[in-house]
Amino acid sequence: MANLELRGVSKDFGANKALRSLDLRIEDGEFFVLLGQTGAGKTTALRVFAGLEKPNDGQVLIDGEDVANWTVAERDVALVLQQYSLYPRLTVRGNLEFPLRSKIRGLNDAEIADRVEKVAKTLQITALLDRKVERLSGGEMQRVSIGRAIVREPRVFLMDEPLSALDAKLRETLRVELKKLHNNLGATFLYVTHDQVEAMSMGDKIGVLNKGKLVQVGTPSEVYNNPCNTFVARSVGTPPMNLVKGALDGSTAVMDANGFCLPVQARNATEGKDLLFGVRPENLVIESGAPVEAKVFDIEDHGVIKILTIEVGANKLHATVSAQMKVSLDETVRFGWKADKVLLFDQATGRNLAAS
Ligand SMILES: Nc1ncnc2c1ncn2[C@@H]1O[C@H](COP(=O)(O)OP(=O)(O)OP(=O)(O)O)[C@@H](O)[C@H]1O
Repeated sequence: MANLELRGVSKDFGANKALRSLDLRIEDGEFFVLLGQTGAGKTTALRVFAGLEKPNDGQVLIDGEDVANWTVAERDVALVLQQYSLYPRLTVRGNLEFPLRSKIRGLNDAEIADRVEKVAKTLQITALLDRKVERLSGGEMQRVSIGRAIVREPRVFLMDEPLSALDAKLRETLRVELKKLHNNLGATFLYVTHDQVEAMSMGDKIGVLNKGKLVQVGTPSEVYNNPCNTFVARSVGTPPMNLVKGALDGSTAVMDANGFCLPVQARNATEGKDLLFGVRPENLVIESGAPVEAKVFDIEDHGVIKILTIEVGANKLHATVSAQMKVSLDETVRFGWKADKVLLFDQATGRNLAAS
């Protein structure tokens, strides 16, 4: 087990700045998810920790030690990638044994067999041990890839979108399994993904990365409920936070042209500033006595909930409602919002005005 740290790490590929003076700290035993869009620098950050990429600037520390001169092997980290890096002609057992056969490890056959059995049991692949890898399904292969990482008992797991090639159902199953695995092993996990559902459901902490810089670090609920800016507000949550342009008049939000007025609990906001009012879809309230009229533009039925898109003036807003609610397209409805759940962002900078 180990903690990981990047201090002021920059990595350029020619004119392309993949990481820009990135500071990142991952505590011992933490499941840390680095969330970012394509090209944000996630894989580069992972490869820098693994020793596969040399930073142009800054320090990489494992357990407080600068590892600049450590080889990949000395860093004792395991990489799990989106593409399964398995030997197709070998059996599952052969693949799991492979990393343990290295002379440096000095393990005898009985010890190797014992480790392989244990890992197979953890990942529920015992029945597959003697099957050739080329005969496995995608989900089974990814389990074996994870197994090959675990069997080495590394200090750190670095996972690069390991579930993204799998179908939705399998992704969900393996999400739960990976979390359980993390709890059982107590190892440090750095998991990178562009999938905010994965980030929210798996991470002890989420770091939101944008253009090689960390925008916010927090628990899933901190990042969801109090995004530090509109970039994070848009990156986390499905559907994303509603963001509506307007200004404050006392404790009333007055929306731009063709908009509406609703109360807010204003704290640090400056009167007269151009604002964005941010409200999550579950904090819009659709009921007959509500103050503002809107038209139903779209309805998505998700079984337990419905997601409505409602149109008011020039704005389209998302609202999450109960599946039991009777509502039809083009219907006129009335809505309000939970005044204490509205966030205020500076329109010019995108900054959350309540965040310090
Ligand atoms: N070997 C390389 N040579 C040139 N440019 C690279 C190289 N590796 C990464 N880059 C560039 O660095 C930036 C960050 O890439 P990186 O792969 O780290 O992003 P990412 O967040 O992992 O994206 P994705 O989700 O698409 O994998 C991108 O603009 C990418 O094109």
